Amino acid sequence: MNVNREPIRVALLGCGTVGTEVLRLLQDQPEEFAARTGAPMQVTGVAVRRPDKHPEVPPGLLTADASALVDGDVDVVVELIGGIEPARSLLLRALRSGKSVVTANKALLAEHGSELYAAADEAGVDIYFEAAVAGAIPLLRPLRESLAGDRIHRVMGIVNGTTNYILSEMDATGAGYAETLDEAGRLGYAEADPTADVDGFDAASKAAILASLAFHTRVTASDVHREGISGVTPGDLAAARQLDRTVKLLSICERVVDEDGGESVSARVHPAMIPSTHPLARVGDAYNAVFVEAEAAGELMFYGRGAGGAPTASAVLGDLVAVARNRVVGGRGPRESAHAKLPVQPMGKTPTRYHVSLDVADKPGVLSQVASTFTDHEVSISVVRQQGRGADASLVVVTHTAADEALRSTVESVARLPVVRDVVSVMRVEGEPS
Ligand SMILES: NC(=O)c1ccc[n+]([C@@H]2O[C@H](COP(=O)([O-])OP(=O)(O)OC[C@H]3O[C@@H](n4cnc5c(N)ncnc54)[C@H](O)[C@@H]3O)[C@@H](O)[C@H]2O)c1
Ligand SMILES: N[C@@H](CCO)C(=O)O
Ligand code: NA
Repeated sequence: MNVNREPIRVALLGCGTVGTEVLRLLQDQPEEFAARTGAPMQVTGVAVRRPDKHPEVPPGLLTADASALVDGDVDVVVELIGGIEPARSLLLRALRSGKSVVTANKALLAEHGSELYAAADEAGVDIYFEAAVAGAIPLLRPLRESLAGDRIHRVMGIVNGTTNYILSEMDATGAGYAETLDEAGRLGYAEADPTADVDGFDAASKAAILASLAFHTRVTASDVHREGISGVTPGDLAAARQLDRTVKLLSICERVVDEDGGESVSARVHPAMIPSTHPLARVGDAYNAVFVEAEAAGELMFYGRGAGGAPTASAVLGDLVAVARNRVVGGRGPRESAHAKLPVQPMGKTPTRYHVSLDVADKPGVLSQVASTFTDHEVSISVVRQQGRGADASLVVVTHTAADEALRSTVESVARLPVVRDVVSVMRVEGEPS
């Protein structure tokens, strides 16, 4: 390929955990990138909040004025600042002035993806964002391109590295919540505001992006039912272990078909118990893993590093090469595909299963009182197990599938029974036949 053409000029916005690695890898092997792209790649500037804090960046490149950098002579803007503003305004300006965009910003895409797609379309340029979901793992390109001819039924997985790290450490070593969260921040996994991780906002943004791509429907973060891990207790982890299960924070995007054939999308993030034998149960540390179930392809699994500077930079650079190559040879990457316009199903109507662990009085008839409360709510029981006697008496109930709101109100009624001393753990169950 002829690489004697004009360089592709790249503006880098943000040089933190991910940006630093992108810059390092770009500068490591310029000839390789030139050969893969068909033109040399030239970084024209690096915008950061505090230029005096970046001795690793050649000083001539540094600026605190991201707007001026975007407005300058550049072909591609790589956004690694994070958050909604000023990232949104900067990227709209870039796209509207004919610059292609690469971003890792899932929060922005999950809220304003359509606006960004529209701006890219009008200007005839690209927007790529592989790093936004599951870090290094090639997942969005397979959904946008490789599986574009198939019909996807379900996308389910672990897409937040920080919470997976915390849950894995708490389960394996009994480590405390706060100390593992601090360590996840130190390792570069956590968001600038780690409540985005632990309260499920990050995973919900990713679920919105995955559901949009899988079901050709606009799904935003506010459409996603969200529960984080701050409510997961050592009691939940112990209850899971007793049944040979483990607790993971799952993002689940499903195509739901009702009795009349009507279709809707369920997108949700919540902790769930899965069997210890399930492949997702073995995903530890900050690793991510995602299952895709498609009509013709069947089951696919994607696994790898979902967070951290270098893994995320790998995905950013893959996008950068693709975008630069499109500019060299002409042509564009995939655009928004939202033609299906499926409604989003409310969580209350979504079919789920519950595991309920109860601290109960050691009296005759407890089991039948609890069981009949489930029956009264038309919730069918799959497993019931009574353990211990006296002060240690406990009862575990695992239900069959029912509407989430029915399960929730059943647990409320059970909690009010005089024979129930405490509801020790309530957790949804996934990854096993219902
Ligand atoms: N860290 C990860 O593991 C990871 C993985 C996947 C995606 N992401 C996403 O990548 C993006 C960057 O994450 P990070 O962990 O590198 O963040 P970071 O906080 O380490 O870095 C942010 C950078 O942006 C700069 N910045 C902030 N405001 C700015 C402004 N107004 N103008 C110019 N520069 C500004 C900061 O100076 C810093 O260099 C986020 O969208 C994040 O969600 C991160
Ligand atoms: N904070 C995110 C970074 C990757 O998107 C995580 O822990 O998964
Ligand atoms: Na990815």
